Amino acid sequence: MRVNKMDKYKSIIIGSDHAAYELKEKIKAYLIDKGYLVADAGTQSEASVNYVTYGKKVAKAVSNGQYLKGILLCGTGLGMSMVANRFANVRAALCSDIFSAKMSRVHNDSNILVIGGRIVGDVLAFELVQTWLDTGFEGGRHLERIQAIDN
Ligand SMILES: O=C(CO)[C@H](O)[C@H](O)[C@H](O)COP(=O)(O)O
Repeated sequence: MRVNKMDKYKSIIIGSDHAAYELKEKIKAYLIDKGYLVADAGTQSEASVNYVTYGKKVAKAVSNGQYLKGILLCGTGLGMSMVANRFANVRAALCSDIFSAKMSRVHNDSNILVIGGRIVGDVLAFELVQTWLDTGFEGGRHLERIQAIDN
């Protein structure tokens, strides 16, 4: 799962548990179609697994700077959010509406988007992903605030 510098900005790591495996596969295909290099941290089937395993893999890769952005999915998105936000430098945002997805980038510089596969339908999921990827961080007063999270 190593990426060179040039590819880094168009690379993303994605992971899910069994509850959102199908949606993960659809989002992966969507991203590849848009020209992204997608690293799949698993899971690879609908067989029951522990979301913590996959949440940790993605969060670790974002935390250590190997990937700038990640996407995590589970049934509700709650478990994945709890896991990911334990990692330094990770700002994981659980979103099920477009405004939150947008503001999680503008004000929070979120670097992991979390989606609940048992909550959000395919079309909304694609829109959440696209909005999140297309939106930049505003910086300014928000920079000091996000820095205070890790300090
Ligand atoms: O957030 C979660 C865990 O806290 C997720 O929704 C999981 O996908 C969910 O708990 C899995 O449930 P299952 O009954 O084992 O399929």
